[in-house]
Amino acid sequence: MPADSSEDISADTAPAVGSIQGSVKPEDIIFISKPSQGTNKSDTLDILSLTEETGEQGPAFKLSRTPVTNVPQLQPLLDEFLIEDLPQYLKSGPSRHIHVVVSTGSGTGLSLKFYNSILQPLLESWDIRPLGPTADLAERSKPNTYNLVITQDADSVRNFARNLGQATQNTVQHTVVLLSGDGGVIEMLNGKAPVEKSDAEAHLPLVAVLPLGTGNALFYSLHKTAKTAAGYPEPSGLVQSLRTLFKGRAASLPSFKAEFSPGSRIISYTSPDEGDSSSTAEAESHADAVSHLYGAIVASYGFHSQLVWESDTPEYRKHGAKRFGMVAQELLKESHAYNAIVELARKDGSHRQKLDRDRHAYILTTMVSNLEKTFTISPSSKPLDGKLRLVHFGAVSGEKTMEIMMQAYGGGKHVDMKWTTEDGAVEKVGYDEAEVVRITTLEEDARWRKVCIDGTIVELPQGGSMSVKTEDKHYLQVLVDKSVVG
Ligand SMILES: Nc1ncnc2c1ncn2[C@@H]1O[C@H](COP(=O)(O)OP(=O)(O)OP(=O)(O)O)[C@@H](O)[C@H]1O
Repeated sequence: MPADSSEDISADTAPAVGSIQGSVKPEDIIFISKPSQGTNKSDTLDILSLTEETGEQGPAFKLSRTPVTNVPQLQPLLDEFLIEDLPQYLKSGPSRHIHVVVSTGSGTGLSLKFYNSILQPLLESWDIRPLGPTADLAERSKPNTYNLVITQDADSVRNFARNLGQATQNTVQHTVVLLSGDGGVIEMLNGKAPVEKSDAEAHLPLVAVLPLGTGNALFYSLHKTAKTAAGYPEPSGLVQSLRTLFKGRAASLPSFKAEFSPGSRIISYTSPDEGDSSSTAEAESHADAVSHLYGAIVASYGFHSQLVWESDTPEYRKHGAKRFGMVAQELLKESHAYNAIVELARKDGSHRQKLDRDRHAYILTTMVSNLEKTFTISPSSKPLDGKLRLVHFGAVSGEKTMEIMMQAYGGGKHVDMKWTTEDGAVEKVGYDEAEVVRITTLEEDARWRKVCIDGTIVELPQGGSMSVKTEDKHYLQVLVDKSVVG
């Protein structure tokens, strides 16, 4: 039963009698709960809802608590949204610690605002409060608490993930509420993956994603088939994520391993020092040797990886999601034909196949259906199916690449596209399932040797390769809507 509503929650004072029509839209409802402590009106319930508006100062979030009288007409809403008690995975104690990680660098920087105005008061309505930064393990084991992590730099999430199992020697289960885009999940996956000890599925960290990044591919793909039993209108991603947080199901997250040939390096841009006297100082790129990475979304080469890399400069990032369109226009003018060998196989080596061309525009392996909410790159991928699929096409004009991409925005129709070239050959978008995909670059210029693994860019050496394989083991659990796991 939730405690007294926080002052941050705007509350309607008079209970709506009989009907909530006009006061709360079903698509905005997060949950319905029993009355606040101190209220003994057994026929009253609280509806907690989220509305999002875009004002002059950017997006604004509003959390509302609407008291309603419990009458029979309310039953369909109660069937869907009533929560009698907090789920076990949100109850801290000696055997479970709860963490809330606010990734301040994600998306357009709204995570902290969302935490302060929505998540913190929602948790407080259940009497759950954040611990101070100096809290020790004993305090994390107390009921009604959570460890709050606000990221300070690009290594914060990965360091948090590394420390997670070590401090408690896997005697404690962890629930991690991540206010971030895909990057936060992947940093958890790679921070966790090398630790082999905790291979019991039930002891894997459980991650709940609140989609506050740019693309949020994993969240939207995992919730693509989520639906309410009563057929209410589709909620926003953030409302859906809060419903999942309070009434979700844990599922093992399928992943893949991308292995790179020696000489491969992770590269990233960093801003020049703030104090740099030269106003024209360029962003620098930094490189670290890498042998492998785990991913759960995408491993690509060609137009996709180039777009992610060339739009990730500090200068372009200022433009938010528009940066992709800006860089895409430039890249499509060049229409580079990537010189590479692409091979597919099963893990036992059977069904080996080599793509019948050495010039490519687009090579993308994926485990998810969507790279953004409305960009369906792999329409056959189902949430949690663990299948690796390859979308690919050969060297085409910039206009043709654009046409193919627009069909992906049209629900994933690009995978049925066929066309005839000027010399009469029939070309198509290839769409194949495979357990192993190996890409060997034949490019000389380093600009064209960048691959992308869930947003991280790796530069392959000349003649270098990336081998992507489905991973049998699981490293994380993820919270999904109850309708996704049946
Ligand atoms: N305070 C910070 N300073 C620097 N980097 C940060 C900070 N907080 C988070 N980051 C980094 O910013 C990146 C944000 O990536 P994330 O994927 O969450 O958002 P996004 O790229 O906008 O969304 P998506 O990947 O869904 O398109 C992560 O790599 C994270 O480690």
